[in-house]
Amino acid sequence: MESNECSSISNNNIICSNNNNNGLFPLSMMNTTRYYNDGDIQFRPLEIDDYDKGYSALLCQLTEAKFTKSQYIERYNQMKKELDNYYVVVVEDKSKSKIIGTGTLMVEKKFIRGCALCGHIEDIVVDSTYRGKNLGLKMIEQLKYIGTLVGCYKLILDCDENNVKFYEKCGFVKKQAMMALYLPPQPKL
Ligand SMILES: CC(=O)SCCNC(=O)CCNC(=O)[C@H](O)C(C)(C)COP(=O)(O)OP(=O)(O)OC[C@H]1O[C@@H](n2cnc3c(N)ncnc32)[C@H](O)[C@@H]1OP(=O)(O)O
Repeated sequence: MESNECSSISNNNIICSNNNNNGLFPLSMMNTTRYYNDGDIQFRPLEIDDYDKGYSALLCQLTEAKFTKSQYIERYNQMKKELDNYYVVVVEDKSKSKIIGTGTLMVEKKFIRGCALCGHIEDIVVDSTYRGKNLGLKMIEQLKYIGTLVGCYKLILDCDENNVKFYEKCGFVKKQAMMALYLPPQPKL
């Protein structure tokens, strides 16, 4: 399939291949992985220039997420060394050069179940002015698609009670309980 040639998948969503190798995505998967693309609204891997397109501000709509451009570049380059572990997808409104959505698939390598891969869905957020347009749903579909390509046997996530219905609409079911322990900050090694 040529770059940007579209093909339909379930629910009539349109996805396009993306062979831009500047993004946070393994080169080996670049030419075969397809992304939702609807006019100016484009899904793609996170790129190093996305800090300037409002990536930090978008994450601040999810939680405390203020970081400088140099912190962003340092973390981006760390992730780039572990391309099999991190699949950070963003949605850009090309008409505004603005990042309006993001979501991450983190792939955990396990010993159990025949050294299986477990996918963790993390840091899903859609800009408040773009909510209710199925972009969150499409982001989860995109991550499910990548998780399937990578070979994850399941996808799991933690969320607030008020987002349970959203994830149920995305096909997830409630299981067990979420627990957390926050550790005291330590000086950097
Ligand atoms: C693992 C994690 O990262 S959990 C963190 C989740 N992120 C946040 O809480 C950040 C703030 N919230 C957001 O960014 C967004 O509201 C999201 C990501 C939760 C949803 O994104 P949206 O683009 O608005 O959702 P989308 O339009 O795709 O909704 C799909 C369906 O779910 C429904 N839905 C969306 N959010 C909710 C909700 N909180 N409660 C109930 N239903 C919901 C929609 O009504 C829609 O239903 P429909 O198909 O019957 O019309």
